[in-house]
Amino acid sequence: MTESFGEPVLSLRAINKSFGAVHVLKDVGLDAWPGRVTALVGDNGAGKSTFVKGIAGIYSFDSGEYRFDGQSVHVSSPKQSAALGIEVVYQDLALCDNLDVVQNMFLGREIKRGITLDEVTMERRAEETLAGLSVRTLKSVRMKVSSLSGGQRQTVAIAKAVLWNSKLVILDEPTAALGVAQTEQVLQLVRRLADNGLAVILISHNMNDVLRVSDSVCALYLGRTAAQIPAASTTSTQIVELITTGRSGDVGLPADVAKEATT
Ligand SMILES: Nc1ncnc2c1ncn2[C@@H]1O[C@H](COP(=O)(O)OP(=O)(O)OP(=O)(O)O)[C@@H](O)[C@H]1O
Repeated sequence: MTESFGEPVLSLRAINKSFGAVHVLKDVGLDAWPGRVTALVGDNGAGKSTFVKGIAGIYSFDSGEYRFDGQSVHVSSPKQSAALGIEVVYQDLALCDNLDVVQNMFLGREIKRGITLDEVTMERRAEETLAGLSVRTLKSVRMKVSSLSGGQRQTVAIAKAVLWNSKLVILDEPTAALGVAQTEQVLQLVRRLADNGLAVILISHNMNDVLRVSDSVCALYLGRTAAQIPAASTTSTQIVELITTGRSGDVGLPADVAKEATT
């Protein structure tokens, strides 16, 4: 694991998860640091979604060590992960088209004054959050989400995630459905999240994106951690090698992974 980034806010070791007889995660580990983007990469079926759903408490891990903010924790519901400060932005974004940006950002967590909604405060906080992320592409926070572009929707979903004093934001393929210019905007936003002090985990299949914005890369191969390495000391060829074979010529791997990769 990468030592030079200081204390990780999230540290997972020897995580296992099975569905019936299917052993999906096998002694998986990962660290994520405040102010850093950690890319989680792996081929289809490598276990990324299962791992993230376990971090978010949608699934409970069967065994392993889950540490957050230096404490050993047990997370078995999304409510518990949210209480720790973990937010996940899933690919489908879960935004309501018929609601505006403010309504979406506060959906289910509306601010009230007495029995009425405090629209002024919610609007101000939505604007402050977007401004804090240097988002200038939205004309008004009162625009309906149905009228936004794919990149703007992704921006709203990310801003919604950071509105709640989150410490760790997990982004599931945030640029998958975007064109070149919108991908650029979202990647800049991902970097700014980390520059604002958040820990970010970025799931991506795009090696260019990964190397552009990440500080650390954790590669899963057949449900195991092939390696977690600093992005600065790796190349896209090495990452592709880790994803497709579980090994890379220049990266030392746990013996069991190396053995599995050759059999
Ligand atoms: N609920 C489940 N029951 C049984 N097997 C499951 C379940 N969820 C996932 N799996 C299996 O676990 C493995 C890992 O799946 P997972 O979705 O975590 O991979 P992934 O790396 O996110 O893939 P992708 O990039 O395609 O989303 C797959 O073989 C999948 O079939």
